[in-house]
Amino acid sequence: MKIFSSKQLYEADKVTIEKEGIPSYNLMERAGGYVYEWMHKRLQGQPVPIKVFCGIGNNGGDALVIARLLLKNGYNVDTYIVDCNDKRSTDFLKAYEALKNEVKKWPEIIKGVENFPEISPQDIVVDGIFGIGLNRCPEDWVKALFVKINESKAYTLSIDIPSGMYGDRGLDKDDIVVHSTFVLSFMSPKLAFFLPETGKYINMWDTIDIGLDPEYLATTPSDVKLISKPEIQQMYKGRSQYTHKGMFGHSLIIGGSFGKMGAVQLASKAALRAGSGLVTAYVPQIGVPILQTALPEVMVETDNFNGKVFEEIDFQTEANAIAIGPGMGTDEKTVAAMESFLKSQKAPLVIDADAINIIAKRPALMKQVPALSILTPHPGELERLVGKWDDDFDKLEKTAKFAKNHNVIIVIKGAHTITVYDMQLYINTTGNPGLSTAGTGDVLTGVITGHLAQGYHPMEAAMMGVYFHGLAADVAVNQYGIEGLIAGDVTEFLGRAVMSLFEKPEQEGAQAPPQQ
Ligand SMILES: NC(=O)C1=CN([C@@H]2O[C@H](COP(=O)(O)OP(=O)(O)OC[C@H]3O[C@@H](n4cnc5c(N)ncnc54)[C@H](O)[C@@H]3O)[C@@H](O)[C@H]2O)[C@@H](O)CC1
Ligand SMILES: [K+]
Repeated sequence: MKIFSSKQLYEADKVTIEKEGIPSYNLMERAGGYVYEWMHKRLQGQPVPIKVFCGIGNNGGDALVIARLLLKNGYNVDTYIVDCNDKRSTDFLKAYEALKNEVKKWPEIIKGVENFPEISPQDIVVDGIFGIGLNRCPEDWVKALFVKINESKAYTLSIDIPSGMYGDRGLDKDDIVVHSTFVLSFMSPKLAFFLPETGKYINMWDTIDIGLDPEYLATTPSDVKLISKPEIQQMYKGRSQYTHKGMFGHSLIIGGSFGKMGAVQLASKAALRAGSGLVTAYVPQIGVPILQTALPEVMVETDNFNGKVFEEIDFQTEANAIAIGPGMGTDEKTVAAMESFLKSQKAPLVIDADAINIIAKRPALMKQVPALSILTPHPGELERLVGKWDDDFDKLEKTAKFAKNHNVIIVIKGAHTITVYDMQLYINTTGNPGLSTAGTGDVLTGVITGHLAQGYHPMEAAMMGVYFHGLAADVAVNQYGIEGLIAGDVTEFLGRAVMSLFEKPEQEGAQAPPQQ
């Protein structure tokens, strides 16, 4: 699914109005009408108190349409105009007129803190104060209203985007955002929904199709895409009956040091469960009995030194995909071994953990990293690699430029893991907080490597690896719970995650939201 920028959404609006030859106000009626239907389907006429807060732009206009339709259909509604700006939009004024003409209960005007209504936890708040047109920090009294809404603990339905959040940029220090129970976003979710600093203000979201020009939407490229089941189904190759293990690649996992051999075990087993035909672990001598005991399916190679860490990386295995880093440590001898290893490599590698830290400390090493290698940093490792960032949007820009300059793929691990390549962002939709536990990064490295070994393009391997890793965790929490989940559980449910690609939705016609 494409994620459009605010600029593109305004353009889509314009194109639709021109092509259909309709007044722009029709789109507001459509948008408000669909939100009303969404609410009516769930509320079924219940007399629950609804407080609709409208700004003075088109987001406010949408909210006025919603308020009018709710009132006309007998709902218990109080409407408030948050009078934060003299420049009311033309369509807002039309929506205001329509409301005044059609219902008796007119909106109250809020000009400051003294006009705030009481909001109870039993109320439903419709948040239509600001949409994607917010372009500066709201005045203090408007922010005080946001705080009041947030402190009320009322169910809060935000229209298009939570008020106070910008569509295409991060928050400033003093910004305050409405905490949304649910966001109904027009046409496309916004990038801000998936970034840690802003996404935390959203509980759930869904999109509403307001019928913008299909041709514009289909032909306009977007730099940001959401990766969910349909995208993964398209990449998945499956297997024919006449296959043997040699057809599914050989993964080599290089890593481990004294006390951290588990990282290699986790990655190696995950590569097998991801479908790699063969897996070899390359570990320091001390790790050989550990690996051979723990994982009978995995072959083991080691260096010629009797050490607790690597002193050289030199192997016989003819691997189709190589991962380096899990549990490897950053001992000087290991650093030297990794430097000469990198020089000898031409095919894309999977680079994780300590291997990233080693590169971050010696930026010149990036020149030795083969094109299309996949780097999988967590936030701390990413910062060591690309430098400090001001906010999440700045982080994405810095990462995208770094990836472009070095022709590599970067997987930014987090609540919504984002795969970055060639200035494009691919946002994953699976996973849960249970993944915040030791070793899940090693499992991810294994899953990506397992896909790379099977012949998937590095971009596909990265996206499929991230998707299945998150999905396996989603299945696993049903058994172990969020806190109880450990990294090895994710590996055990990888097969189940792949199988779910072929499951039909439970209810005919029901569409699971891409993310909740
Ligand atoms: N194609 C679409 O996506 C459609 C979008 N519509 C709605 O239109 C919205 C965008 O409307 P607008 O562009 O009017 O923007 P907003 O409704 O977000 O309103 C912002 C208005 O307030 C002003 N403003 C910005 N920051 C301010 C601040 N801090 N304090 C006071 N005033 C401030 C802006 O100049 C603008 O006029 C969308 O979010 C959506 O709700 C719908 O009406 C119809 C179709
Ligand atoms: K809003």
